[in-house]
Amino acid sequence: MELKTHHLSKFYTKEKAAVADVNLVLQEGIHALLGANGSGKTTLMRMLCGILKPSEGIVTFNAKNIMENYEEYILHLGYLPQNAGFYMNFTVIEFLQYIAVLKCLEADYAKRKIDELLELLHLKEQSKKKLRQLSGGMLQRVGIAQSLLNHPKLLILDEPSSGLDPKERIALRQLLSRLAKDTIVILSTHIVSDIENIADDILLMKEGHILFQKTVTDTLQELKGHVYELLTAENEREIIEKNYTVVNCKRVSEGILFRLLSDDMKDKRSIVVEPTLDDVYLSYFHEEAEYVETNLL
Ligand SMILES: Nc1ncnc2c1ncn2[C@@H]1O[C@H](COP(=O)(O)OP(=O)(O)OP(=O)(O)O)[C@@H](O)[C@H]1O
Repeated sequence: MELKTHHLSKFYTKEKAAVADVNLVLQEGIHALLGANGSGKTTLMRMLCGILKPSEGIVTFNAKNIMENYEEYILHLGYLPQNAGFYMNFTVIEFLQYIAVLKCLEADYAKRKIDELLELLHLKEQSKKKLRQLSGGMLQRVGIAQSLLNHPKLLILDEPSSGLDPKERIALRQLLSRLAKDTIVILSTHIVSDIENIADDILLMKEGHILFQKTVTDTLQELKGHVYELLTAENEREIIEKNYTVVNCKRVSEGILFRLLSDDMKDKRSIVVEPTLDDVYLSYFHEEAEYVETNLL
């Protein structure tokens, strides 16, 4: 299976492309679309689903233009939108039955699949509750369940871990890893830990452009030798913040322990440390992000 974009662009306004000339080739596996707010992830995903018309370019699935074969394409597609519009008066089970009808699923299959998904997404106890009675994390799991109803070959999830607690995030990662053997999974996030251990490749998106498509190992390799820890006195804080990109900063009894990015580290007190995806993210989005100071005192 192969999903491809060919010079895909979207202009909401004439001045700036929300998605700019994106050329991707995606096969089975987990593809993590990583980018700051507003970088174009949702716009790209909506075009991949065929629900937003590109300004330029096309999307093909197994070499067929998705818009020319849309009825066939959606049979293979599962989609979790970012702000799923739910019918809040439906119970969980009614909602899933309703989506199964919209997806034209055969009744016996739908019944079995709904049971399986309620179990898989830990929603059995909530199955007779109305959607408006559910927490944000439970609703998100209902959204994930509906995206899986038709056993999609292509699964597009916009911020799937949003609202999930740590245990459910882990369960979701395990579920996606299992599915990815024979499914093209594309998920968007700005939470690095959600993808660090499961993504086959990372698509880094900034201001509408895909800056790279690489494995996690290759992505980390790029920053090797550029990430440092540096223990300083409290009064050096300003100069450090001026000279380096600060990933993290921790108050310890001896002073302040900084984690820093630098292409030109001259401070002899620094030690090189192994890069993480958080470092990579910060190296591309340090203008957008604010580091968190942790206080151990
Ligand atoms: N319907 C729209 N009309 C005009 N501009 C839009 C529209 N939807 C998105 N945009 C703009 O397009 C750009 C990309 O937005 P998009 O929602 O695709 O980004 P994103 O990476 O998904 O962001 P987030 O992480 O906040 O969901 C932003 O500048 C946004 O303001």
